Amino acid sequence: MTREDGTLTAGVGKDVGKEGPAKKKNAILELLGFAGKRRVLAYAGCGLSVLNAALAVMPLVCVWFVVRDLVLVYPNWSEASSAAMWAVLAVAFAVLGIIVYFGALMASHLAAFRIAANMRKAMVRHVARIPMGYFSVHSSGEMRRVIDGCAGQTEDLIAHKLPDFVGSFATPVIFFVVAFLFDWRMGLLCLVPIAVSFAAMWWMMGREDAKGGRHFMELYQAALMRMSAAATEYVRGIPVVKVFQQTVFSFKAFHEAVIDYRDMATNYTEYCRRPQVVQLVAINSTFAVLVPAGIALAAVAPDFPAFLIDFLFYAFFSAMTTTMMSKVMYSSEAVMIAEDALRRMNTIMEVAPIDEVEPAEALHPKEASIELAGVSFSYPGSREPALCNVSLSVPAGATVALVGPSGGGKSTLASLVPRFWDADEGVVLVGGADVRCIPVEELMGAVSFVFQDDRLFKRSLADNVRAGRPDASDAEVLAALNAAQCDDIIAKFPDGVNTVVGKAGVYLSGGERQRIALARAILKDAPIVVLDEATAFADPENEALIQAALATLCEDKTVLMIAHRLSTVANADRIFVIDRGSVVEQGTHEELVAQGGLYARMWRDYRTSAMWRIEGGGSRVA
Ligand SMILES: Nc1ncnc2c1ncn2[C@@H]1O[C@H](COP(=O)(O)OP(=O)(O)OP(=O)(O)O)[C@@H](O)[C@H]1O
Repeated sequence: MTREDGTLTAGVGKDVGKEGPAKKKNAILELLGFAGKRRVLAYAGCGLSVLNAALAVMPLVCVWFVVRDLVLVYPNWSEASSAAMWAVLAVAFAVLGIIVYFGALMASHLAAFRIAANMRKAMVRHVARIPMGYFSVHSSGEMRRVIDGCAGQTEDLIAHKLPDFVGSFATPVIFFVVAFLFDWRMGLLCLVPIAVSFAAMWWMMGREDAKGGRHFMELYQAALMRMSAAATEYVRGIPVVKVFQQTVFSFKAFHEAVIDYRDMATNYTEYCRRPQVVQLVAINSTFAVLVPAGIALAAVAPDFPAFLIDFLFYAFFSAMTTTMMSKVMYSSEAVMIAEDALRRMNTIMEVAPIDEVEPAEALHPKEASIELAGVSFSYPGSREPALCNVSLSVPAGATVALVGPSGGGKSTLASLVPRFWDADEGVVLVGGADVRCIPVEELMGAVSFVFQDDRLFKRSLADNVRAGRPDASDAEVLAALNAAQCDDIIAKFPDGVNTVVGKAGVYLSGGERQRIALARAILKDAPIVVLDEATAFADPENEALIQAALATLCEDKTVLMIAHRLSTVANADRIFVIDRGSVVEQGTHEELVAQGGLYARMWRDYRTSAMWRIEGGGSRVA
């Protein structure tokens, strides 16, 4: 069954792994919701960006005044008294624009960092509350990309693209006003390429139907995500590829994900080709429209010098069009990416978390017994039930073992106790209270779950153990490590308990990792211990140490253990044999052997295999 960090993590109900449909909300407003009090900084950034857009037009206007003054007094340029003033003003506006833009970016960055941090926190907090089943169908590469990728993308959007976006949309408005200042005919001509360019952009990115750019962008991002997840799986599986001498193509999923991504990227590029050509031609053609029109209008102009001065204004003015429209185009693309990032974030945020009981209706375990009454359970999407009308009870302080053929349902049964899943029918009781009515924290505190391959955090050995009880003192951590037979592990590293797991040169074998995980469970000291094949990966040397650690962990506890090695369950107070989702036999070891049923056969087979030895040439004989 799926393993988990630490001794326990909650999960739950049947809507596990189901993802709700993403609701259509304004992406920017939704993002700003994560800024908290810094939201005002995002607005300030946008306001300053609009001011900057207005200031950006001013040097142009001033330069035009300089030119006008010079043309009007030609050739007596010394009479152009106000030209110097306009030139100074042009520089002043340019400098002021830079300062205002800097202020806009400062404000937007502060808001962006807060938004990205709060998004990450919200997702990580939510992930801790969603059911285990979600993790068996969503790879860690995919989860990492969602959590890191979404926050990173939106940080960039709010810090840079949002001020540019607001500013770039303010610029056409300012343009529109300024364009009609001198000659409405030439103003109108300047706006024609802008209108065509906007239409091409809408064609490329605005349409929301299945043939629109938005749809393509979603498919493209999904393909990128699949490729990233498949790459993670591929890298993880490299040892298997090497051992079995398989080629890259044996990793069909990765190969297909790469091809899928290539096709999506090609399709998207193909789709954008025509509108982008139209858009680029339009924004670069203002001058081409303006010059013939200017020649035609000059022929009928009553005052040619005045007309020439106005024409020069529009010539300057049109030069700005290309930059302005490029900004608009890239800004709107950024919004599409942000919308997509939010949609992905919502696929995590909309997964139903564990159902928590209202404090007024909460029940509290009276002691450490476990009972299952008429429990049935099917995994989401599975046709076969994993458990069928199972009833069993584990009295407080007893040690009960679950044995049976692979896939019989042992791990599933054990996972219902700490609510990794909730039963479809029947009830699971801990200390006489329905687990669904016990506050999650209390239930987690009552049960320690030790998996066959517990994962350690990339932290110090002491921190890994302290995860079992964060308020434990150093002495308690050391005592737990000692009780879990970890003294040799601590002694072999110069940094002792401060050795960071996963650092270069720090390697822990499966059995050593298991002993550290047991120290964590010992420190937690929960009254109920669930062991899911806790000695499965241990070599003979480690097995003796692990058994000693387990003995300490299980002392005076209620123990529910799953084991394939029947020698480890022979002393259990009661053994339940689980086959095809049902309890088919139960009793003590002696009773079950005497019954001559499934357990007796398993015991016989186990004894036979235990007597096998390897002979020269590698053949196994009894
Ligand atoms: N996350 C899951 N989603 C769907 N089906 C699952 C999932 N986990 C287990 N199953 C199925 O439920 C059934 C019971 O599996 P379970 O892991 O509980 O058996 P088990 O007795 O613990 O097996 P083993 O001894 O091999 O660990 C199996 O048919 C298995 O394929």
